[in-house]
Amino acid sequence: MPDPRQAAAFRFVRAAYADGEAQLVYAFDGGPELAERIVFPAAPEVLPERRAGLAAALKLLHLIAGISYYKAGVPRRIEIEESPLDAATARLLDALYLNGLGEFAYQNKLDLREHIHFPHAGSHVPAASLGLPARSLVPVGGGKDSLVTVELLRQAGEPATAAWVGNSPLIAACVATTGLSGLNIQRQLAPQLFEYNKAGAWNGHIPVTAINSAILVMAALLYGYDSIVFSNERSASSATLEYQGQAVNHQWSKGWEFEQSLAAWLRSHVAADLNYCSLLRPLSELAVTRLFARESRYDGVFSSCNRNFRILGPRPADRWCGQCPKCHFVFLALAPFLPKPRLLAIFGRNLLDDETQQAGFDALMEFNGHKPFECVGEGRESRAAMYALSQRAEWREDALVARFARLLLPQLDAAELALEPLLQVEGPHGLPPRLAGIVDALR
Ligand SMILES: CC(=O)N[C@H]1[C@@H](OP(=O)(O)OP(=O)(O)OC[C@H]2O[C@@H](n3ccc(=O)[nH]c3=O)[C@H](O)[C@@H]2O)O[C@H](CO)[C@@H](O)[C@@H]1O[C@H](C)C(=O)N[C@@H](C)C(=O)N[C@@H](CCC(=O)O)C(=O)O
Ligand SMILES: Nc1ncnc2c1ncn2[C@@H]1O[C@H](COP(=O)(O)OP(=O)(O)OP(=O)(O)O)[C@@H](O)[C@H]1O
Repeated sequence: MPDPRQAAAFRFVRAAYADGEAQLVYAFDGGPELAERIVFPAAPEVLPERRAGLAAALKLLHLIAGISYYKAGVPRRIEIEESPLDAATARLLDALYLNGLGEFAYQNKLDLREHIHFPHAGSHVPAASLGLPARSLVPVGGGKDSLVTVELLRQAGEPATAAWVGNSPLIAACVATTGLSGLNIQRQLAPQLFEYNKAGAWNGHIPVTAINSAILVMAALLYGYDSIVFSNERSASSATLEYQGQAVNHQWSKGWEFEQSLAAWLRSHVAADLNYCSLLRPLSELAVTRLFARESRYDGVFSSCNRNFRILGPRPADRWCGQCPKCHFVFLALAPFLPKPRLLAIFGRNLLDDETQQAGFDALMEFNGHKPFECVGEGRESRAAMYALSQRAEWREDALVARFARLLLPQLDAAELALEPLLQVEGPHGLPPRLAGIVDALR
């Protein structure tokens, strides 16, 4: 098998859609074709007025999903073999590949600035409104955030379908618990990617939310939805660290910059009446956990622990591995808002009374370093949550809370530890008018 790290070019070979299946084909130089498949269940016949929009959505999906394969070799040349890109599309892709692979570049000590340049030559005709039905597709990831969105949409009477990509039984159980109709889209990566990985290709984090977004855009056009409503919070826009003068954000494709640029691109290239937005954008992680605490029906099914969502390799026997930054953060962020017995029942243990977890909680609070490369809140949110617990009788004697009060709190500015300011609903969002009222009511 040729080594992708020796390749001169990464090629976007072709993409096709027929009978509910999209096929996305790539190659390094003249090497084997790498074909990814996405299956949309019981997809209806494409309406004639949506054909052009669907073709643009398929092209976008091909370009975005290519990042999984491109990263294996990161060659300096990118070739688009079907119709050329216009300048706006190339800009969107340059930004996504450079920022979405920021953590990957940092971990592998690579500088991709000279590598990532999507060629462009064409122009495009602005997309028309397609008369898409006023209803929402809600991506569900198995964690707390999308379940908060589901409940807010339900209370507002918004017609919605819960959609998920992949075959996680945990997500399927969450969707079943929502009581909404569900749409499960299957995704099969090209098997050669795993062979490349085994043989030592470059590997690391990719902006998977961008891929899920592009898949859901296809779904919105196929099944007829005018809104794709993600659950990405304000905290997701904060960088993890700086590298080569650039902000590196593990959650870049969950951030506001990407949301805005993709939303604008979709209105101009796919459908003028398609909304791509996030209901939780004006909320911090702590504001989200406070809302999650209001509803207990998901306690026995949800998990934010990403180890559950591996395609290959072991998944935890419990829904919460109890060892990773997501488990640490969600435990800490829920603790101020949940009765302690309910939180301990969800996790099956008390992570804050376990001294072996000390380094994990210190990292969240950014003691001696940056926050972990994971989907966790800002350092100040973790510090404020820990401070709140240190003031409560039921928590303050637990080992890590007591240690915080004894050793770390004296080094902090008490004025920056209040929970209340972090719970404010504020900042920009891209919601259409019928959904904006939902977050306005939370202000
Ligand atoms: C579940 C997980 O965290 N996977 C990351 C992990 O992958 P690992 O090798 O342990 O196992 P698999 O998930 O089975 O993946 C096998 C290989 O497949 C490749 N791959 C997979 C999915 C995909 O969409 N593209 C791919 O290229 C990759 O080479 C895998 O090694 O470690 C990998 C290397 O660091 C990560 O790339 C895997 O991350 C998944 C793509 C993933 O779904 N991660 C999400 C849980 C995640 O990171 N979400 C972020 C969202 C950030 C964003 O901007 O979108 C978050 O929650 O913050
Ligand atoms: N497999 C998936 N299919 C569809 N959408 C997904 C999938 N995984 C994640 N998402 C969506 O991507 C966004 C980011 O995922 P993220 O993991 O932050 O959210 P979550 O799973 O709802 O909550 P948590 O932060 O507790 O894990 C959310 O809107 C989530 O619903």
